[in-house]
Amino acid sequence: MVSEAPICELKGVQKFFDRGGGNLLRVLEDINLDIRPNEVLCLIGPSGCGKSTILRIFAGLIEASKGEVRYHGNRLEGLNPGVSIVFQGFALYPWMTVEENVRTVLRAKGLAEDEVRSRADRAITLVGLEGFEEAYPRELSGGMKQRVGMARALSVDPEILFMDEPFSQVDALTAEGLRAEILDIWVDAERNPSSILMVSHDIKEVAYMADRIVVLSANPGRVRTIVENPLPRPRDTRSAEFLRLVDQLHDIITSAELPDVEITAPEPSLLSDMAEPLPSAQSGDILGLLEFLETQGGTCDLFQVVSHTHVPFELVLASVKSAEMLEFVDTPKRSVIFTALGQRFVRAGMEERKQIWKEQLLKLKLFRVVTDLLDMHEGQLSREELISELHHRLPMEDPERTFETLVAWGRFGELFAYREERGVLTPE
Ligand SMILES: Nc1ncnc2c1ncn2[C@@H]1O[C@H](COP(=O)(O)OP(=O)(O)OP(=O)(O)O)[C@@H](O)[C@H]1O
Repeated sequence: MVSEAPICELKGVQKFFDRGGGNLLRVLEDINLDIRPNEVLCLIGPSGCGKSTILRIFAGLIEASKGEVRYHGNRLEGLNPGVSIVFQGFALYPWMTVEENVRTVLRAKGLAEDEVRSRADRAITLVGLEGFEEAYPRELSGGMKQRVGMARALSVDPEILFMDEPFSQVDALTAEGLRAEILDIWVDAERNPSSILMVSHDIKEVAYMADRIVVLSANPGRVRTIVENPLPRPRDTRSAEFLRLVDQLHDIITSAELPDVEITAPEPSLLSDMAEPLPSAQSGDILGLLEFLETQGGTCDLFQVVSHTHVPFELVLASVKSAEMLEFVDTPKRSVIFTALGQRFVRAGMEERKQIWKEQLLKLKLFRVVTDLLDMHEGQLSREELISELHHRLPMEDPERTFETLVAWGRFGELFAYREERGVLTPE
């Protein structure tokens, strides 16, 4: 792509979120990243690695805790004037028609009413919503709602279009069409949007859309690598080159998330308070993975699971990590293989499964800590107490997310139960 000065830059950016009570969550560490003219830049990485936070810092919606954000070489103060955002959840005003939803954004920019009308009409035509000007959001499909979101973002003629998982709430076929249309608009545009920054969970989507793919790792979020996408446009998602790139991206993410090398344990004294992070997979996801593995004779390739089950890659990865933690599978390279225990577990009846699950949970420090705490607190632990404990034990993790996984795994193993209405955890 054209090598000109970047439009936006992050230099040595760090981000902490205040979790209250003096607890800081370190979300981003030393991020150096630029958005160049005429490119599509995509961010991909595990849930919680800070993709949306990077997008929001670039947009000026939130401030970096350390480091610098630049727009055309100048330090960014407040909102980024070159950016317009398409959000995942559409973010439309339900009481306004399509046309009014677009116009209202333009009015907020202080444009004269003639200009508001003509720009709104142009944007509505651009995204193929002609004839739906008077419709209300409730009358539209998910794909059409996202077209309104796109029209709103494009109507202000942004230099960079930001999209935060824009197609995750529309069906696969519609998403495919919208991706191609956005690229058509970007390619056709004489000037704007010059560039696109997109956050995605979907490896095929980034391989299709991006010129450069930023792979992030988590805890805290860091740029693991940036992959240049050499494939010419328009891209054929069934071509051998495309599938090779997808495979390469899968490999990069898998080697980061499921490393084959044994990680040397830190000194016990440093470890004394720490616990192991829990991957964000529900017991049902893990069971689904194990049952699929059983149909494959107890061994399969990680990507076979994704293509056969249509479960998103990230969730498959989290389920595999969880199953490995519970000693149900081994994961040499890209393979997933039953352990003897995993096989026994999947073939067992429900009662025995729960028993095995419980025994495995109690091998994990976090679950031992929680059961000990329950003993010490006479069988009752409030949500706040537990969240604060999780913060202490897993300072790099999102405690709310860990709380949810912990409760769900504990419930399945009948180890403890969470009484939502009272906000307390009790033994089962
Ligand atoms: N305003 C906030 N206050 C406190 N914590 C936050 C805030 N915004 C994000 N976080 C936390 O920062 C971390 C990174 O969040 P972010 O949404 O940027 O990640 P992500 O990679 O986009 O995740 P996902 O793929 O799940 O959307 C998460 O642990 C999240 O809970």
